[in-house]
Amino acid sequence: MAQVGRILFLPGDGIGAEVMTEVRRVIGWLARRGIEFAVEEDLVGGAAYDVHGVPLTDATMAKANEIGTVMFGAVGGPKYDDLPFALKPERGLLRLRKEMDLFANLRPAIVFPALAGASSLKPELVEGLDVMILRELTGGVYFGEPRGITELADGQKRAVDTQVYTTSEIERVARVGFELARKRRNKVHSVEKANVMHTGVLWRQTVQALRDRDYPDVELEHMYADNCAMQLVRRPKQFDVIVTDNLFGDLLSDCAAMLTGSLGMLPSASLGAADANGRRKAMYEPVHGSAPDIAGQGIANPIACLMSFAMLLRYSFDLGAEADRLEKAISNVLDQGYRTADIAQDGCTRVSTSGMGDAILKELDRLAA
Ligand SMILES: NC(=O)C1=CN([C@@H]2O[C@H](COP(=O)(O)OP(=O)(O)OC[C@H]3O[C@@H](n4cnc5c(N)ncnc54)[C@H](O)[C@@H]3O)[C@@H](O)[C@H]2O)C=CC1
Ligand SMILES: CC(C)CC(=O)C(=O)O
Ligand SMILES: [Mg+2]
Repeated sequence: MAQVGRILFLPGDGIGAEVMTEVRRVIGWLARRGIEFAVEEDLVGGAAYDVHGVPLTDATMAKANEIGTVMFGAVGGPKYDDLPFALKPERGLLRLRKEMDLFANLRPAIVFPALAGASSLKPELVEGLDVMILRELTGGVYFGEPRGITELADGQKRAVDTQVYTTSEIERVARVGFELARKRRNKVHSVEKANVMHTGVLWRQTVQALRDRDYPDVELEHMYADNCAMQLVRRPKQFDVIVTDNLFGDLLSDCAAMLTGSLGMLPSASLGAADANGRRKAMYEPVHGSAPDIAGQGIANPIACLMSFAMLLRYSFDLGAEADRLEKAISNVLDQGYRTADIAQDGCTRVSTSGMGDAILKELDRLAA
């Protein structure tokens, strides 16, 4: 049997671990058909803190860099909320993104035909929606220095986070955006707040200059982030590719998730720069978090995680046909009426996390027959 490559599995906490179990089952299904991955598993987030006292050990970080392809669940939970910042589960995730230099975070928001009625917007506003949110992932206010909370002489506290961007950081993610747009509908919205933020001014100037120099064929529109949030719920189909910074991309992609019916539907790929052989480090993860409110109940929607795995097949291993088949299987089971609780509709067949996995595996069998 040909081994296609290696994947580091980091399931994490809460529903992260639950939805990753369904990815394991699809990997088993592929192996039975001759497409075998070598999967290594490790701890991240609260699960790593409980064992090692840190949310990501240096050894796990080194393994992620060495293997180069990570499948990630989710991290966090109330148990860890009062930890110092450096030990919070979320820091493990931020460290992976930063040290693997995964600057381009692709968050596609696609409405499956069967789910147009599950969106919180009117079906006609979201039917056929296909928006790519491209979030800068290794810069901006989640990483900028100085940061921290200090005591002032008068007894108050003062908190600082710093938004920093350089021309090259903006340019490299914008380039990914223009390249994506050329393969889609050829339109980029660049989103910032140049009206009130210096980073926004530099963002706008840099994206415009890159477009004029290297992508004159791509339509470019600049939009303020607050307006973009409003436009996403007013007329989402006006967008093709949205390129934006780390913070705005975090917010706007959760907003876009609801257009698709649920946060449990939104996948993501975080990509680094290609090396001389065209290989890039990458991490794939659902956009949602560890969902403590439903963790342990077996009811989480595994589709965001499975679609992230489809992105892994496509972007890291050039297995486009396998990715297409998995996405088709997901679309078909939604057409057949299978629904986890978050996307439940009248007359649907309510299923658990593993029940959705069962239906998708059965559909994969049918498509492969
Ligand atoms: N990438 C990551 O690991 C992320 C981690 N977090 C962490 O997760 C924890 C919880 O954060 P929240 O703000 O509650 O965000 P969340 O994304 O975990 O949950 C928000 C809401 O969406 C629902 N939801 C999310 N994914 C779902 C799924 N697959 N199926 C069904 N329902 C789903 C949850 O039940 C909850 O009501 C926090 O510790 C936070 O820091 C938050 C976002 C991303
Ligand atoms: C570090 C994460 C918890 C931030 C987040 O919400 C995300 O990446 O979507
Ligand atoms: Mg988020």
